[in-house]
Order: sequence, then C-alpha cells, then structure tokens
Amino acid sequence: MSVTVRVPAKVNVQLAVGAARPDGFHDLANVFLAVGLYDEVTVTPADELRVTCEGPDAAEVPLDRTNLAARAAIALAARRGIEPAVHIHIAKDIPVAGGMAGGSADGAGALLACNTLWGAAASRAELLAICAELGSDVPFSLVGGAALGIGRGEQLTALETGGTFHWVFAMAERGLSTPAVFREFDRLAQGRQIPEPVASPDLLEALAKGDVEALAGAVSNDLQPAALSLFPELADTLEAGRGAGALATLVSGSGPTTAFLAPGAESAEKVAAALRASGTCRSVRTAAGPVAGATVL
Ligand SMILES: C[C@](O)(CO)[C@H](O)COP(=O)(O)OP(=O)(O)OC[C@H]1O[C@@H](n2ccc(N)nc2=O)[C@H](O)[C@@H]1O
Ligand SMILES: Nc1ncnc2c1ncn2[C@@H]1O[C@H](COP(=O)(O)OP(=O)(O)OP(=O)(O)O)[C@@H](O)[C@H]1O
Repeated sequence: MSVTVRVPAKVNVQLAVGAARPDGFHDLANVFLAVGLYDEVTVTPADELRVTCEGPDAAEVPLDRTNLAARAAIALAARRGIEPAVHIHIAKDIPVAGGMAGGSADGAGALLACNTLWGAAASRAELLAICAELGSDVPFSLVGGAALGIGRGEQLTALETGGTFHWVFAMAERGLSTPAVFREFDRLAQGRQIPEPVASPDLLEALAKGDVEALAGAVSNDLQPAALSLFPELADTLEAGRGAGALATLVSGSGPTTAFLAPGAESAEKVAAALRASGTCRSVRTAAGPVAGATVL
C-alpha cells in the first residue's frame, strides 16, 4: 500500500522582515499564497528509509537524511517510537532553491503521507508543531490557501481571499541560498533602524476582495534588494515582465524565482511568452492561487 500527497508551491505577496533576532532568525510579517505548481510525495513501506526523486531539478535534491521529506518521516516516527521504514518518492515540479518552498512542500507532504500510512493519528496541531521544527515555511505548505505568518513565519493565521490571482514565474539559471539572502539583508541593513514587520492592511483588503489591481499596488518583498544584490541579472527578468504587461513584479521570497502578477489567465500566458522570448531566465511557468495545501490523493 502507498500514500501519495500533493503539495503546492508558494509565493510571498508580502514579506516584511524585521531585524535579526538573537537566535539568528528574523521576525517576519509573511503573507503567503499557495499557487498551483505541485510536488507529489509518495510513501511506501520498505525495509529502511530511502528517498528517490524525479523531475527536471531532481539532480539537485539531496537523497540522504538531510532531505526535508526524510526529516519529516524521522520526526514523526521518533514521536511514535517506531522506525521510519518507508520509501519516499518525490515527483518534483517545484523549482529547487527557487524561493517557492519546494523542500518545505516535500517536508509537509511526507509528514501527512506517513501520518496516513502509519495510522499515526497525529492531530492537526501536532502536525503543525512538527512542521515548525522542520522549517519556517513548512507549516504553510501543510495548510495552503492564503495565510499571514508571524514569528519566523511559522505562526499562521488563515486569510480570506475573494478571488483567484494569476501569476507567471520565471526560474533563474542558478539557485540562491535562503540563509545567504538573509545575511545580505543584514549587511544592507547595517546602520539603519529596521521597523517591526507588520502586514499591510491594503494588501489584506486586496486579497479579501480578490482585487488584482489593488493587490498589484500593495505587494512587497523586503528581501528583494538583498536577492538583487547577490543576483543582479534578476533586474533584467523583472524588467522584461514589466514591459510585457505584468501588473506587479517581484522576487519570490528569498529568490531567485521572479513572480509576475497578471490581470487574468490569458494575459498571464502573454507575459509568460514574452519572458520566454526575453532570454533572461531558464524557464517560465504560469500558476494561479490560492489553492489547497497538502492533500492526500
Ligand atoms: C524566505 C522565506 O521562504 C519566506 O517565506 C522563508 O522565510 C524561509 O523559510 P525556510 O526556507 O523554511 O527557512 P528555514 O529553514 O526556517 O531557515 C533557513 C535560514 O533562513 C534564515 N531565516 C529563515 C526564516 C526567518 N524568519 N528568518 C531567517 O533569518 C536563517 O538564516 C535560517 O537559518
Ligand atoms: N525535498 C527537498 N527538495 C528540495 N531541496 C531540498 C529538499 N530537502 C532538502 N533540500 C535542500 O534545501 C535547499 C533549498 O531548497 P528548496 O527548494 O526548499 O529552496 P527554496 O524553495 O528556496 O526554499 P524556501 O522558499 O522555503 O526558502 C536545496 O538546495 C537542498 O539542498
């Protein structure tokens, strides 16, 4: 018997970043939107823990116990006093090291899949606590939809959305390390007073109303200057999307994937075609959100 879970990628429509905390993390006001680009995680009973991965970026995914999916299985098994004896297979469509929470998606997916396979009966609250131990983005991968994350981004409040938003994502030629981008944020912030991160009321209202124009005027990412500083060519991709009619352009999370908000599905395809023709990125995808979080298929 196998269990397969489908888990979406995310885009951060607002990422407000506070000053570095004593533990090295940053307090955030992180407004997540789950979008329809998915990894599928399948768990099957096996003699011992094993991870395999397929997909265009599979070669970049670690297959040892550092894989977030393996760490999720180990964490749940330890809580139940059992062995994590499963084969975890990841069908990966979310870009690796792209700032779209691909590894986090696999962590949340493996956790839900193992909980189902083992009849481990972890409550939603216990699953969320394990997710938060695995990484700041992992709880959101479990819940999906739209949510505000505070603290490290792991303390979630679900947000209302009044419609579907259409996005284009441009994948870059290389990845960016999330810790490196936060370090660059700290370097650029030196000598400046960093305000407390707060969610933008205009942005929350735009999401609730499903108002794409208002959302376009309210999106922001405090990590964008740091991502651009480490990866200056991203400015060319942003420019190409803006020129093609995107309502808003931004770096997704810690980057280097860039995200473009389009007025509708048709215009999203036009922006995607222009980005493909621009030669400023590795590949281009369209996806709409919000979509559901980790779901057993
Ligand atoms: C950039 C975002 O993707 C936006 O959603 C997240 O904040 C990152 O979430 P994540 O990849 O799950 O990150 P984690 O695995 O928890 O942390 C990786 C590293 O990112 C930095 N980090 C992450 C989250 C946070 N609130 N402050 C940080 O400074 C820390 O250097 C940390 O060691
Ligand atoms: N299941 C996994 N899939 C992809 N990468 C993983 C996985 N588990 C661990 N990793 C490691 O995590 C690193 C970051 O990959 P990931 O795709 O999660 O980045 P990301 O999308 O930028 O993350 P985030 O948006 O949460 O900051 C990879 O370079 C890889 O070494």
